[in-house]
Amino acid sequence: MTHSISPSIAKRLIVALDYPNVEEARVFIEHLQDIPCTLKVGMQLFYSAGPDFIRELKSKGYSVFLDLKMHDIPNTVKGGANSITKLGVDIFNVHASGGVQMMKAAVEGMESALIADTDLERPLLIAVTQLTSTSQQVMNQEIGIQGTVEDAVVHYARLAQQSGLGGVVCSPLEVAMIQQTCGASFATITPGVRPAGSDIGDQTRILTPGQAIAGGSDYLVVGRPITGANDPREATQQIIEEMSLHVNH
Ligand SMILES: O=C(O)c1cc(=O)[nH]c(=O)n1[C@@H]1O[C@H](COP(=O)(O)O)[C@@H](O)[C@H]1O
Repeated sequence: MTHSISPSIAKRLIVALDYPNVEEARVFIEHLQDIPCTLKVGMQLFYSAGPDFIRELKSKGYSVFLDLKMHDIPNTVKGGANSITKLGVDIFNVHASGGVQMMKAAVEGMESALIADTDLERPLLIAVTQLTSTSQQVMNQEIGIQGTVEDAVVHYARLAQQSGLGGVVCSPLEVAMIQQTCGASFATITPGVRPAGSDIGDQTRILTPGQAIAGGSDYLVVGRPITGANDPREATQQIIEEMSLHVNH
């Protein structure tokens, strides 16, 4: 099948490189040649591959989301954000449940790296709200947070905005409520995306790529539906095509 790819839409697809080592990640990236999507390196790959692999992806021209979901005392997160910013990543994250002081410390760490090296581009610093694998029942009965998931997510989004962050990670189901509360320029990055008929796995709060982009998600994060596909390139192209058909902005 032939596909025409819009670079601006492709960039809004973040492919999760959830691989155990650099070798497997490199083999996978070969499938994506000339597709200008964003790549996400999470803890599995980063703890094995380290910062050099981030530099390698940047030297190949990719936009990179370093997903280490920092959650620690403010001083430690400040240092972590400083080191991550120096790597030149485009997006990185902390957990909103760390609170305002912690998130402000992340901003400070990022800012001081940007002041020290004016060649660095300002990354988009975002906060994870409620993980997209968490159901209403688990949040209420196991984690012990009362109320609806939507209310908890919007509360975290408010805290992130108040702390000076640029957006949040949430389910595409919560994007409209976040935009109403925080405004359309506050970025929403949404995992919990499943093409119709694909395996849900451990995700619980999901929508299809078309529904997610139509609902206003700024970026869609997709891992296993692409990395586990028989033809990862075709799976990537199909998702970008579905996004192109439903995009509003
Ligand atoms: O921060 C994230 O990227 C993230 C937050 C969240 O709430 N849910 C979530 O699934 N993710 C990440 O998004 C990716 C989703 O992968 P798949 O479920 O395989 O599509 C994984 O790499 C997760 O670590």
